[in-house]
Amino acid sequence: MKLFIDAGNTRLKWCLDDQGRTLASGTGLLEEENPVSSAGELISQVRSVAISTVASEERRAHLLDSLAKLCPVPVQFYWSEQTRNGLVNAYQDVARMGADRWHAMYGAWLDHKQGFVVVDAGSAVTVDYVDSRGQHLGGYILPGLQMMLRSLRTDAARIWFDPEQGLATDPGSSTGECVNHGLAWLSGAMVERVIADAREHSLADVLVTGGDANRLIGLGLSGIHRPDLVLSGLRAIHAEETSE
Ligand SMILES: Nc1ncnc2c1ncn2[C@@H]1O[C@H](COP(=O)(O)OP(=O)(O)O)[C@@H](O)[C@H]1O
Ligand SMILES: CC(C)(COP(=O)(O)O)[C@@H](O)C(=O)NCCC(=O)O
Ligand SMILES: [K+]
Repeated sequence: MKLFIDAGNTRLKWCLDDQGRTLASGTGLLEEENPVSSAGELISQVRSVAISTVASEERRAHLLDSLAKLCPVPVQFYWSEQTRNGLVNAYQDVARMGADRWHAMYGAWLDHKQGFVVVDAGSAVTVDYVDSRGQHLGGYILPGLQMMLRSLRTDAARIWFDPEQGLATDPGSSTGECVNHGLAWLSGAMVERVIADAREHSLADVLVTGGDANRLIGLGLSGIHRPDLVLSGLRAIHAEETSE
C-alpha cells in the first residue's frame, strides 16, 4: 500500500492507494505529532510514501521526522518539472514553481485535453492556464481568502469583524459587512476574469480545487470541483516513474 501526501501551507491532504485504488483519504495538519492520524491503523500497511509539498524546509523536515516514526519506509518527494507527457511548463525556472501547481495541472491534463484552467483556492489562490496543445500559458498567484481577512485584521488598527462565509456582495453598512461583502465582491470579480480569460484563450474546462473551492463556486465559478487534483497528478507521476 502507498501513501500519497499533498502538504500545503495550511493543511495536509493524504490518500492510501492499493494498486491504483483509493482505500482511504483524509486531511491533517503538518505540525501535529501524527499528521496522518485520520488514517488510523492502516498506516502500518504502508510500504512507500510520495509527497508533493510547498511547505517550508523546516516543516518538510518535521513531516519527514513524523513519518519516520510512524512508518519507516522510503519517502519520495516530487517537484515541478519542465515537461511531462505533452504538458509543458511556462516557467523558465521550473524549480521555483510550487509543486502543487504542477501536480494539479498534470492531474487536469490527463483528463482534460481540450484546454483548461486550474483554480487552487488554498492558503494562496493560484490560477493556471493550459491550452489544448498542453502548453502552460502562465498563471497568477493571489492572497488566499483567509489570508486577506487575516491581513485586514492584523494590519489595520480599527478593523474588527467576525469572518463570515456569506456570498453577499452588496455595499456593506458596518465594518463586518464591508469586510465580508468586500471579500466576496473581490473574489467574484476574480471569478469573472477567469471566465473571460478561459473564453479568450479557448480553454474548455475550469477545474477548481483547494479548501475555498466551494466558496468560489458559490460566487459563480462554474467549473468541475476536483478536491483531489494535486493528489491525482502526484499519483499519476509516481506510477509513471516507478513503472519504468
Ligand atoms: N477544515 C479546514 N481547515 C482549514 N482551512 C479550511 C478548512 N476548510 C476550508 N478551509 C479553507 O481552506 C483554505 C486552505 O485550503 P487548503 O487547500 O487546505 O490549503 P493549502 O493547500 O494551502 O494547505 C483556508 O484558507 C480556509 O479558508
Ligand atoms: C503559490 C503557493 C504558495 C500556493 O500554495 P498553497 O496555497 O496551496 O499552500 C505555492 O504554490 C508556492 O509556494 N509556490 C511557489 C511560487 C510559485 O509557484 O511560483
Ligand atoms: K493554492
